[in-house]
Amino acid sequence: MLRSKKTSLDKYIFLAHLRNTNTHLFYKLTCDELEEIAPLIYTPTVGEACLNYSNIYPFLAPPGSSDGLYLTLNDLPNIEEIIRNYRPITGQSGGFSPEIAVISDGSRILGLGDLGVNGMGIPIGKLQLYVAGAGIDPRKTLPILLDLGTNNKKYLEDPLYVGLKQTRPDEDTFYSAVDKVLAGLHTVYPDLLIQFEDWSSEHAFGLLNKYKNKILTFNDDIQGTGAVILSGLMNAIRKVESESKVAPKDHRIVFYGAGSAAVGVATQIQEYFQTEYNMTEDEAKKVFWLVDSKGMITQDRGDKLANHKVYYARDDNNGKQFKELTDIVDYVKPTVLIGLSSSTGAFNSKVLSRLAELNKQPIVFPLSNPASQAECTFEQAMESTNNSVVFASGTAFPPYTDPKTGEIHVPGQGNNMYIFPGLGLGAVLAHPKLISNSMIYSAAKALANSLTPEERGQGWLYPSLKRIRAVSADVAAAVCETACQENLARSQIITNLKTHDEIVKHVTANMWSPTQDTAADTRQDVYQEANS
Ligand SMILES: NC(=O)C1=CN([C@@H]2O[C@H](COP(=O)(O)OP(=O)(O)OC[C@H]3O[C@@H](n4cnc5c(N)ncnc54)[C@H](OP(=O)(O)O)[C@@H]3O)[C@@H](O)[C@H]2O)C=CC1
Ligand SMILES: CC(=O)C(=O)O
Ligand SMILES: [Mg+2]
Repeated sequence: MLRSKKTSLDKYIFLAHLRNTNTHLFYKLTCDELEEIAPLIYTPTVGEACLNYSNIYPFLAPPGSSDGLYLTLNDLPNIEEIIRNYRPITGQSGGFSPEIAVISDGSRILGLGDLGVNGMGIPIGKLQLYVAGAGIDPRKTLPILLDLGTNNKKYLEDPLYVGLKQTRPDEDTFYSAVDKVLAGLHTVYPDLLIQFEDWSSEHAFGLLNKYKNKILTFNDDIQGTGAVILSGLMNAIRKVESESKVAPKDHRIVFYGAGSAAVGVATQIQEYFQTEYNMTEDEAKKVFWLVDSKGMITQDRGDKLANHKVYYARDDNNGKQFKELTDIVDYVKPTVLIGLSSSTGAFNSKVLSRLAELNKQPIVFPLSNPASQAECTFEQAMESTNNSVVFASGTAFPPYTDPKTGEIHVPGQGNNMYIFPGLGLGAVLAHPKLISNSMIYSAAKALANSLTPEERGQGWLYPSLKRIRAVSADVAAAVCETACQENLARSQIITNLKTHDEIVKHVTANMWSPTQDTAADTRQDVYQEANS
């Protein structure tokens, strides 16, 4: 049935309907065929679904119900009651006790900008990957869209737009609204892990700094992306060290894009250089050159830099300022080029071929999502570098067949979907007070070390998606072990486990599976109730 649907969006709608009517079958299919289904429930198709969310909304969930919790500014006076009353379609007849919530305000959905309430596809998509990738029980997931309005003119004028038709509020109203929502969530569900997803950068950093040491939370775009890209880069650095003799300390990394994702990734990589290669903070910081829409970020550029850009602003540019990427490449001579700019095609053939002149094996990660926003495709990267590129992208690109030799090259996918499911499962099981930087760092290392000898032999930077549950078990175990070492774990069961193998076994045994959960598909009665 799925394969008979002609367009990706039709497939997305079909899968949403299946999930809401026969959850076990949906997850059996998703777990068995994740490589085919991930691009439908997640990037790139989820981007298209979000752009059209208000139009397809009636076809996703049964009439009279919704597949996530929508909260608006108007709900704040009754927030606890509204949270308490919410029942998911994919819920059960009894109580609802979610373990993980993914919350967005729709202000920066993938690289597509402010989509307002239409961004709900993202929390829903992420939580499906928690289930498929790490075995979180689907009945314990809570997608939330905090509707604070939108500054997207198109949606404000669209009669079918399902969100609040007002522009976004001022900073005080914003932070106070988030405060009230988080307080409401914790009053009703005290142990809930809250993942922030796809918030505009300034707010993403503002909220992370405000809550990271107070509640069980993380920001996936800053920390999840930081961990997953560090992991791929560790393997890329090992590869070019052994094949091209580039010493790790000699890397120079240009970030094209300087938002939440880029700064999150730079922060993680910096920790790696300081921890593993004994570089000082100042030496490690100097590995990076960040570029935003105005050019290379320097202290003397003359504009007021956003807070999150200040730390990496260069002070060694001798007054020189650069706007064009080709000029920046000539000036920095980078060994690594990372794209987190949502700027389609920015890594053009001139940039890529120059990188190949400078490096035997240039490392190029065009990470923007969905594929329509990527800085280059795998094919372009291979052709412009004479196949020498070490590559990973945010959305999966198809394999490249060399026209001369017929050899097939498989690209890496550097997407936070390799990290957040395992990180979340580890946090649910170890039940720490908060998610620490060390937990994120150990998750990245666990992912980098999770490749099999065969995967490494093929030159891959990330493991096969087919093994995602085993990989998530490694990531979750690393998070649990770090939580114990830091005395943050509050689960007696986890703290009593002695060895790594015992922890991996425990983590694996606690993964929900659509075939082992033999209870009848309890969604049917809820579905019928909603229909009536
Ligand atoms: N692969 C993965 O797992 C992940 C991928 N992403 C993707 O990364 C992208 C960025 O996300 P995020 O950092 O949160 O978004 P932001 O909007 O915060 O950041 C985008 C950055 O790109 C810069 N930029 C925009 N246009 C250009 C241009 N023409 N030249 C140079 N820089 C430019 C912006 O500059 P300025 O600051 O001047 O506006 C800004 O610094 C998105 O596409 C997102 O989908 C995000 C998370 C995970
Ligand atoms: C993958 C992801 O989280 C993003 O593109 O925002
Ligand atoms: Mg995101």
